[in-house]
Amino acid sequence: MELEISQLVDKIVRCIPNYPKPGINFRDICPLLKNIEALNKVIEYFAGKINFEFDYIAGLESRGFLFGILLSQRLNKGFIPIRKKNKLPGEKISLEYKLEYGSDIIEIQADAFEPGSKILICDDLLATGGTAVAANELIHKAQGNTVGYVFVIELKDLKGKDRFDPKVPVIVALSD
Ligand SMILES: O=P(O)(O)OC[C@H]1O[C@H](OP(=O)(O)OP(=O)(O)O)[C@H](O)[C@@H]1O
Ligand SMILES: Nc1ncnc2[nH]cnc12
Repeated sequence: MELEISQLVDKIVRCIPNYPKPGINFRDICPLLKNIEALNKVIEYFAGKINFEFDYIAGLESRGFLFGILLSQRLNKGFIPIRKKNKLPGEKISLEYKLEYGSDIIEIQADAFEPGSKILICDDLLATGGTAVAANELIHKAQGNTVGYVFVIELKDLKGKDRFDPKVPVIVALSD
């Protein structure tokens, strides 16, 4: 199953060289979104791999919303968006994090979950891990606990996973 799903994702996700900048080999998930059979298989794969309790799925803007919402419906759990700055209404908790050049801010609504909630972070792709590490910190700042990560693709050479707590499970469909 693992090999099957990784081969499937590898076959369908398209690589666009030098996008959005020279030297970046962009993984385009649009063909996967269009292929409903493959998309269902990816969501089923994740559902089968999640063998721990959690309360909510937090999706990372924007591509993390696509897979996160499907998984939340499949597992009958609520979905919480983690958004880039100034996109959420009401009281928010924010976190500034470093990028390759400069910094960015992500936010969550202050009442998004009850203190102590167990959160599963979902995104389409793990590269350097900067976004997912920041999301984990934001969840902690909001008094939640990250209990797992789900990614469609991991770019393993960038070693993003090494930045996570090794006790927290990481589920990936394709490690490339
Ligand atoms: O592991 P990292 O090095 O942090 O990179 C991974 C992040 O980069 C991409 O998002 P992007 O910021 O391009 O936003 P988008 O989903 O809105 O396109 C991707 O969807 C992840 O969120
Ligand atoms: N190589 C890549 N392809 C698609 N999304 C990305 N986000 C960060 N790196 C990426």
